[in-house]
Amino acid sequence: MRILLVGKNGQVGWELQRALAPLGELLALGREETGDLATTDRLVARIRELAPQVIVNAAAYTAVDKAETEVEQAQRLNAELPAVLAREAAALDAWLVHYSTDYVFDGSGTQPWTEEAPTGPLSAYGRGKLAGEKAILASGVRALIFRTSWVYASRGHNFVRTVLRLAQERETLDIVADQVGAPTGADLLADVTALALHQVLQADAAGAALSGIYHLVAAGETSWHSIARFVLSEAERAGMQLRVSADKLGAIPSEAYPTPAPRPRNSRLVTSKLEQAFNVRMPPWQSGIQRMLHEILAK
Ligand SMILES: NC(=O)C1=CN([C@@H]2O[C@H](COP(=O)(O)OP(=O)(O)OC[C@H]3O[C@@H](n4cnc5c(N)ncnc54)[C@H](OP(=O)(O)O)[C@@H]3O)[C@@H](O)[C@H]2O)C=CC1
Ligand SMILES: Cc1cn([C@H]2C[C@H](O)[C@@H](COP(=O)(O)OP(=O)(O)O[C@H]3O[C@@H](C)C(=O)[C@@H](O)[C@H]3O)O2)c(=O)[nH]c1=O
Ligand SMILES: [Mg+2]
Repeated sequence: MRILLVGKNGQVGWELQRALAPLGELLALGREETGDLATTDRLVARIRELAPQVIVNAAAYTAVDKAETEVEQAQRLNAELPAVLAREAAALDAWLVHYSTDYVFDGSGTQPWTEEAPTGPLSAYGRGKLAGEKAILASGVRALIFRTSWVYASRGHNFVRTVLRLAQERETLDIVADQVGAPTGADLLADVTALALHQVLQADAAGAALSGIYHLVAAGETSWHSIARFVLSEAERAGMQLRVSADKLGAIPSEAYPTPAPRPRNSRLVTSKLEQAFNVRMPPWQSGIQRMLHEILAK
């Protein structure tokens, strides 16, 4: 089994290097090897040369606000790259594993979104990611598309690390409390990806029936404000010196924190399709955050 991982140095890519290694011969590529993936010639040549049975795409344009002005670059990474990977994987009769986002939804209502629920992205990032999903589905390739949300890891750019830094630097800190969803660890994402991939590969031809979109997020729901409060109280308990303590953290509505890209209010995702298809259970979001904090605070 030969697996080609693209985007090996991102939050998810890094964890995939660990989680996919036992499944076969893992070839992991980062920007050093592929160059800027706005142009895919080099990557395509590598894919054709290596002829993997699985391509895993962890590369994406994830700067949500910047995507509003760098629309072209974001579109290339989030829509065109997946289309090219789908075409190449289909030609090799390989599986494609890809990640998408809660930001494909408009965030209306309070009901959790199923995989079939109507999409309606509010941002250029969300529109690009949705176009990526659609290109993969239209190609006919066998694919696992995992829609996840609010990804964090002990390395890389993420909300948890930003909050810890701001609470050390600032006198006050206000965080939006009316956007609801679930923070999901890159480690959990990578581990569930490996479990699911193992099952579709073991199933041989029958595995094709498992091809499709799956929501993959930690269990429970919370707001960005509640996550931040949880993070700060855990950090304080561990003896970290903060200028903004957990009980001083401000809770604000989205209107009080204007950003170039609007974020969905309702990012709740139903995970039962994934849990039933692959016989897994999503752990509560708190456990992953606690574990990540232990890792960070030990340093
Ligand atoms: N982060 C999140 O909160 C969420 C992420 N997702 C999705 O999960 C997937 C993984 O995200 P995550 O690991 O957090 O993302 P990161 O931003 O941590 O990593 C993205 C990776 O893509 C690479 N990359 C970006 N632009 C280029 C480029 N022009 N050329 C070459 N490589 C490039 C980066 O390389 P380099 O390090 O060299 O820049 C990096 O390794 C993505 O599909 C994302 O849309 C879904 C929901 C939430
Ligand atoms: C830093 C900060 C953020 N916020 C708000 C803004 C936003 O609504 C929320 C989270 O901010 P961020 O900019 O970290 O989040 P954002 O970059 O929008 O995170 C998203 O990234 C992409 C890649 C995804 O796919 C999504 O699932 C989601 O994880 O917190 C505050 O209210 N106060 C603050 O001081
Ligand atoms: Mg961000």
